[in-house]
Amino acid sequence: MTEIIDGNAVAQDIRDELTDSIETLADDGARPGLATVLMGDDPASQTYVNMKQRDCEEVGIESHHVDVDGDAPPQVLFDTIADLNDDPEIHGYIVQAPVPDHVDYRDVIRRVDPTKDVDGFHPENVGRLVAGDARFRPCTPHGVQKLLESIDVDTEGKDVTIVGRSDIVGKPLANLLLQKADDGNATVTVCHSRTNDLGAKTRNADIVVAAVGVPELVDGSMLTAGTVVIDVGVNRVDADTDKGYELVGDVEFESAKEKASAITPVPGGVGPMTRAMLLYNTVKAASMQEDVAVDLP
Ligand SMILES: Nc1nc2c(c(=O)[nH]1)N[C@@H](CN(C=O)c1ccc(C(=O)N[C@@H](CCC(=O)O)C(=O)O)cc1)CN2
Repeated sequence: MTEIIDGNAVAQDIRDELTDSIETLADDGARPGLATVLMGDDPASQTYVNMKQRDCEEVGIESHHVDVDGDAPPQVLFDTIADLNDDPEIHGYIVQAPVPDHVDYRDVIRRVDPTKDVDGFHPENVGRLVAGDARFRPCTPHGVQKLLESIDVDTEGKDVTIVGRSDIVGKPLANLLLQKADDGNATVTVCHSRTNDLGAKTRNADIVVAAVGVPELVDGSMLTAGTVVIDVGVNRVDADTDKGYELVGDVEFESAKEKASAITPVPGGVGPMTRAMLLYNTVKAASMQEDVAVDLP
């Protein structure tokens, strides 16, 4: 029987556990504050930012939001970042990706105060992660690790194939799983658009993580029976629904489910975990900045 991994339930458990720590901080006059910045009007990004704000409300994190005109020069976004760096009520913030084409996301990220970089994307935080001393684990990779832990999958000695080499998911996840740590110690293969015989790499894996942004790229024929399948993709595909689209993962769910021992659905798999781990990083940022010790899940 294939286990369908319920990301909404695991994320809810994490939010519940964080709520106590948030109250501890608030009792000390240090209620955590998170800001989201959205440049432009990408509909999916607007959805994610709204959901992140709702999550904050649920757990008692003070949420702030800044919209930046999509046609504005990059300097307008950089000024917003400078203001957030200086604002003592903001313990962490994120600039929602993607940004418009005329802005280089790397120029954005290196302006973020690394102690407020709750996405974990700043070069200093990337370096710390690779060195095995992460300040903030990027939210989606950390969420994937928590999902594996939730179904008691030990990554030690496992062959993990990651499909996708993005800075947001593939690269940090590969580094985390490689580390000499309880939630690491895996043998990691990272595949991308120039990989030869992708199916051979995925069939060789105990765990496949698809994070490439191509709808249904990985199907059952590319899996060996018993593989754990984690689908990071959340692709909007045109469909005859009320919204005019449906959400589809990077994995062809029905055929993959026939082979997998456990699999995440889309929606309701990794997406909610990405948001939960953002709350986690925000609580961690507040705890470090305010020098108030709290328990983290
Ligand atoms: N600054 C960042 N930008 C982006 C990140 C990131 O981690 N930091 N990751 C992705 C998108 N992402 C985070 O913002 C994200 C994706 C999906 C979800 C989510 O909850 N998905 C739901 C379905 C939502 C829907 O109805 O559309 C699910 O899968 O169940 C949250 C966050 C790119 N940008």
